[in-house]
Amino acid sequence: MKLTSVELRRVAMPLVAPFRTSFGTQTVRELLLVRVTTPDSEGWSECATLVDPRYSAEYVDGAADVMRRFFVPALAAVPDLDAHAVGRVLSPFKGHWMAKAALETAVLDAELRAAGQSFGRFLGAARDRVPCGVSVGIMDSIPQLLDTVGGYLDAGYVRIKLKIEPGWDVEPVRAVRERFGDEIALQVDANTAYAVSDARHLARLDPFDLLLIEQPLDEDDVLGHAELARLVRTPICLDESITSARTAAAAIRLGACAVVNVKPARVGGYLEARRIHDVCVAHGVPVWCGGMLESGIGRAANVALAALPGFTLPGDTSASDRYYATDLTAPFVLDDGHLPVPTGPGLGVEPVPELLDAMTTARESLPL
Ligand SMILES: CSCC[C@@H](NC(=O)CCC(=O)O)C(=O)O
Ligand SMILES: [Mg+2]
Repeated sequence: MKLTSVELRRVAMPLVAPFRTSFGTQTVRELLLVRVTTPDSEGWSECATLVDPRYSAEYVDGAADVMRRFFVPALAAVPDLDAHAVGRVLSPFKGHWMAKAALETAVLDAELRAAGQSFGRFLGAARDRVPCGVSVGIMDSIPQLLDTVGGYLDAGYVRIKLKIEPGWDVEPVRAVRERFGDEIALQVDANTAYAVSDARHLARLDPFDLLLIEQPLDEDDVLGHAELARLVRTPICLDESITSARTAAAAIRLGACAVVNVKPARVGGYLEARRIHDVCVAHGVPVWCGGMLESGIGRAANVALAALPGFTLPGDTSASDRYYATDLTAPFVLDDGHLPVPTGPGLGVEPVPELLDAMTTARESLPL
């Protein structure tokens, strides 16, 4: 396929409630959407960068800039482009995994829409619906946390993930266990907020039978995670540290993680995400699908990925209304704790034009 146009759209989606993590609080999700056209198709994707480089080194303006100046000119020069070629064409450029993921996904969407094949079928989905977990932010009080968790359990979510940081960790976990019992699937995510010297403190989470502790240490502290894994009983899961199938294999071999959060945006796209899935399955390491507060565009692709056989733990694939009163696409609605895997060609969803226009704050057609 030859790219005939590439459009970037900045979209502002207000969150239904502030979402606080160890690195900050979000009240609006500023998204960067990518729309590509080819002679016989169009493709959509969502760049998962945050507005500032706090989750990772990437941020929205930087992703738009690197696409505009380097990535799109390189891809536009390829006469017969396909999704498998995108990573190769962009490989001379270092990093910028979320920007690369957005372009690869838009090209893949165009390719699959033209072929009449769904993301799920292309990726190798083994299920037609996926069990859904939910990520719960740091709250102002324990009562507020318990009300929020109770609401999500009533909604049917099958797994609760609590954001933690020093000063908000053991007590919230204890309170959730005391209120909702030992049966609920419960895990925590620190977003790199701790150090190996906190091992004794983190071991205080062991009695609560958590599924995992996600990314307790700095993203580059793989050996620190391996040391921590020897000091705490709760399984360590990595998120920010896993940027490729190669780093996933190395982390597993070094004993740095027993579970992996597969986040396609963090690793350059769904093709590498599937490679990470395959590496983890080969090592007997369970994976689950992470999230970046995606709109229905990114959510559709994540739900398709979460249907692969190695995704044996519920992911952060929540319903649209977990974050947004109005989604850009038809809303993803939780049904008995599950979301259906889209079956239409490509992503199987597309933005509702009037909703997209209402939330668009800027749009830009890139010269090819
Ligand atoms: C703004 S926090 C985004 C990264 C975070 N994502 C979540 O907690 C899940 C977000 C979601 O439900 O999409 C993570 O570190 O796993
Ligand atoms: Mg995480």
